Amino acid sequence: MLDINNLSLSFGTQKVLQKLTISLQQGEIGCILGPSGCGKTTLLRAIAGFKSVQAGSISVNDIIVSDAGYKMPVAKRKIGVVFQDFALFPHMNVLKNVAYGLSKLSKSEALKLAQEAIELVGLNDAKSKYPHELSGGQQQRVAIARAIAPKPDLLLLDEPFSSLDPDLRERLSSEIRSIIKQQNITALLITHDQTEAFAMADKIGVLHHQQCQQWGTAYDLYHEPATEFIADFVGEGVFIPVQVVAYENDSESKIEASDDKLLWLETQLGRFLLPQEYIDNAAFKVGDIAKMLVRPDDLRHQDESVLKAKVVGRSFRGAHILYRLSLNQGEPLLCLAPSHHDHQIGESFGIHLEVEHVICFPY
Ligand SMILES: Nc1ncnc2c1ncn2[C@@H]1O[C@H](COP(=O)(O)OP(=O)(O)OP(=O)(O)O)[C@@H](O)[C@H]1O
Repeated sequence: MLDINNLSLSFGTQKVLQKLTISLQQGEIGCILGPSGCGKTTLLRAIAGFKSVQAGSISVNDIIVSDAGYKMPVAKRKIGVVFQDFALFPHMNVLKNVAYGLSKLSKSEALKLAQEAIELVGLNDAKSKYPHELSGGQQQRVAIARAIAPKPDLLLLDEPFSSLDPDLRERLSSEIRSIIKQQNITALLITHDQTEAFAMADKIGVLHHQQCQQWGTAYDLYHEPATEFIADFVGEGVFIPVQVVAYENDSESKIEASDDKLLWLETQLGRFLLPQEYIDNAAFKVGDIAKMLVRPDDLRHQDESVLKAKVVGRSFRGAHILYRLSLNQGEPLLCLAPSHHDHQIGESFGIHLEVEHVICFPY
């Protein structure tokens, strides 16, 4: 439905994005995530038609809307945009704000579509109110109703919840996701808030160093990050050094991979025997030292473990406590433990690394 192919965007000699390729099926919600200045807004503006393209193409429903030699006018694109700052007209009530983009239709048709969109976002009782009479969340609902009222082919949302408080942001984002899904709208959202990306998106792309470093599900990004930057940027975790100490072909191994090469990985948390295929993203040879990603949920609290680590920091999160642990003076580790395992700073407890698959990067 949305196909972006080998897209490059720049301002004069400053390259912002290069060879970006992502796509969305009808009804999918995509999210572009990345640090400040990585080119999220520029990408959104190029899709909406406000920015020309230096190479590659953008297609919507198999029709090229932008390439290096062509830019379809914004008004012809059938793309709805929701901006960060709501951009509502202060002198118009909710109904008029929502109907504003429908002026090409007959008055009765415009009214019908505006009413439908207002109902969809749950503002039926507020349609005669003016923006200053609405809360931040309500104003953002108006902005969304206005963008979806013309039934666009594609909806673009530019950090739509960033000015709302965290509680409201979470509620509204999951509600807006339901509306988008229920209407089978294809949408692309940009944010620098990964919780929002995880809650909203079917597919997430992470921009860094002018590239989309990975385009996949939240699960892929968290558990199978393609680059060290994504491993670090998405979710929490630490890198610990590992050394590949031997290859073995051990058919007695509990790991059912007797045809595959096995690797011994030596770490500060013990020695692990793993089939090479479990090391998702790198090829290592004996003697190599690598960085292994350890997520807080990979490290289990285990009383009987002989491996004890000392609590150097803790953050209570309700159901869980996130511990910062020190082990043998090495780099601090993170461990997410159920909060009934309540340890204070300075105490020690047993830990065990659950190794299912391993993400390693070269040093
Ligand atoms: N109109 C412009 N003219 C020149 N350079 C620009 C223009 N707009 C953006 N840039 C530059 O392009 C780069 C990408 O900016 P962009 O606003 O797309 O980043 P972003 O990821 O949306 O950042 P943020 O999260 O801070 O909003 C930045 O280096 C910015 O300075």
